[in-house]
Amino acid sequence: MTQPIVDTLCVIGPGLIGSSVLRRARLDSAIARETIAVDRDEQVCARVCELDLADIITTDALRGAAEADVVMLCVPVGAIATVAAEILPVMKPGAILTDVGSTRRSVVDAIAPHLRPDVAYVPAHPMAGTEHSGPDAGFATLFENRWCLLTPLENTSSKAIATIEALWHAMGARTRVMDIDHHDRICAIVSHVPHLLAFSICHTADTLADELRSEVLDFAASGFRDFTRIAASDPIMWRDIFLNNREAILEMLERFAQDAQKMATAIREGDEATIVSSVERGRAIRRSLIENRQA
Ligand SMILES: NC(=O)c1ccc[n+]([C@@H]2O[C@H](COP(=O)([O-])OP(=O)(O)OC[C@H]3O[C@@H](n4cnc5c(N)ncnc54)[C@H](O)[C@@H]3O)[C@@H](O)[C@H]2O)c1
Ligand SMILES: O=C(O)C(=O)C[C@]1(C(=O)O)C=C[C@@H](O)C=C1
Repeated sequence: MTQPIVDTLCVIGPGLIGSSVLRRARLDSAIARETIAVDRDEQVCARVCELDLADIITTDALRGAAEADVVMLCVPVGAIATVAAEILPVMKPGAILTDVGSTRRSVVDAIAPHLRPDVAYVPAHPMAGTEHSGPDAGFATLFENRWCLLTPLENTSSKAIATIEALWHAMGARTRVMDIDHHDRICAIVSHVPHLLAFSICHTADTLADELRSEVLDFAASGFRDFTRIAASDPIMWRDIFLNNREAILEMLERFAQDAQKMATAIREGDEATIVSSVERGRAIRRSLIENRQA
């Protein structure tokens, strides 16, 4: 029998992302020989137990981390560095620390002072998810054909990077290694600002409904529904993302505001050509997403 990619895999935070990893590992014994799930919330642990998602389930992060060859942090961005600092001292020499955080620079900088020379840190970010959270929301095919972006540090060993890439390939994902700040700028425009807009337009429509004493939201048809699916996402997760990728998000929001202003001007001035060319560009981008199997 061939060796699994990881002997013991510990997932800390078996919510949407962590439970999807564990579900995939349950289906494919080539991923890990043994799995451990750690959550600080006893109810989450009880549910992970009912769903039979891991071999060992505990609220004790130190116990889970001490036994693992790979520890994957799947907690909100704002908790990643705190949990890393807590568990790094007990990790096995030669083990790998990885995570799935949606933002990179502030997390990597906060973890750096706690790193050990004998434990590799391989930050990774699966570009896959849904608007739902918790262990019930996960599913084994979540990462199928999705990108997972790895942002290793300069001194991260190529062996550790290869192990984490193999892990994500086994979960069905494609991987790309990229620079930390580049990652944060890309995710600001493709993920963070779109969420900001979805939250904001819901707010605007709701305020308008109050002001007009009208049923604005009752008539929200498929355009509003499709545009705002992601507004149902978890508030803590998004608070942490917005505060941890502040500069890139503000930069992209400013660029978006300038483009929206150009459209406003075109509408005001009856500039048909600018309006049509903007819609055509949007259509082309949307079509290329479908061709790239990302929509
Ligand atoms: N949801 C997405 O679409 C998505 C996609 C890619 C990456 N991410 C990232 O993945 C991470 C997890 O997101 P999710 O949607 O799976 O969240 P989730 O809310 O579904 O699960 C997070 C889990 O972490 C646990 N937790 C929180 N703090 C903890 C701590 N200190 N110790 C142990 N457990 C703790 C919570 O109890 C919860 O069970 C976040 O960093 C997020 O930015 C999310
Ligand atoms: O599909 C969704 O619901 C998501 O929000 C997933 C999504 C995204 O914006 O694409 C959200 C945050 C991530 O870090 C990665 C993926």
